[in-house]
Amino acid sequence: MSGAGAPDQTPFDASGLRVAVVAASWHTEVMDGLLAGTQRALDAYQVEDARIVRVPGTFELPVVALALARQGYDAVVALGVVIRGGTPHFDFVCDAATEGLTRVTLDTGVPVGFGVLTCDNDEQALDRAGLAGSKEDKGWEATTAALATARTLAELRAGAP
Ligand SMILES: Nc1c(NC[C@H](O)[C@H](O)[C@H](O)CO)[nH]c(=O)[nH]c1=O
Ligand SMILES: CC(=O)[C@@H](O)COP(=O)(O)O
Repeated sequence: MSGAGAPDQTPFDASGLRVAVVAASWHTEVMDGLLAGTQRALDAYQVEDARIVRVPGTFELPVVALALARQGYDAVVALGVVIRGGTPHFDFVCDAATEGLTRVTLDTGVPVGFGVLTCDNDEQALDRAGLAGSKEDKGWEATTAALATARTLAELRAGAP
């Protein structure tokens, strides 16, 4: 299940991949939706032993994603929910997480599934997390993208054309 425009990734046997999930803890109901979508994807791709690590907030995602990538995981999925308030704080948290996770993936060569919701209100967040009857599922999207990229990188390292 994917959002508007997202590619439908066809599940493959990813049981040989070491996968870690780092998940923030703000907005628990929405986070539970993201984690459920992530678990649906892990199940579809036959990943049975994914490690799940929790952090306080989205700002803390990059530092733990970096540690996981350095520990040898083939793919890391980063999940967070940021909902705009009344100050520019939203922008700083979102920018820091985006830049930080980008640095992690480029510096380590480990795919990081970007499952960070950056929403103007609760309704958008619930929808993007696949809740309230939504067809969106950012947890599925982030996880499948990370797994597919990890497979592609493994094929390239093996000399695939
Ligand atoms: N407002 C949200 C935050 N803010 C907290 C930061 O992520 C961080 O934990 C804090 O600044 C301490 O370093 N985090 C979210 O994940 N979502 C929000 O809406
Ligand atoms: C995105 C946030 O950090 C948010 O909770 C901040 O709300 P506010 O800007 O009203 O302090």
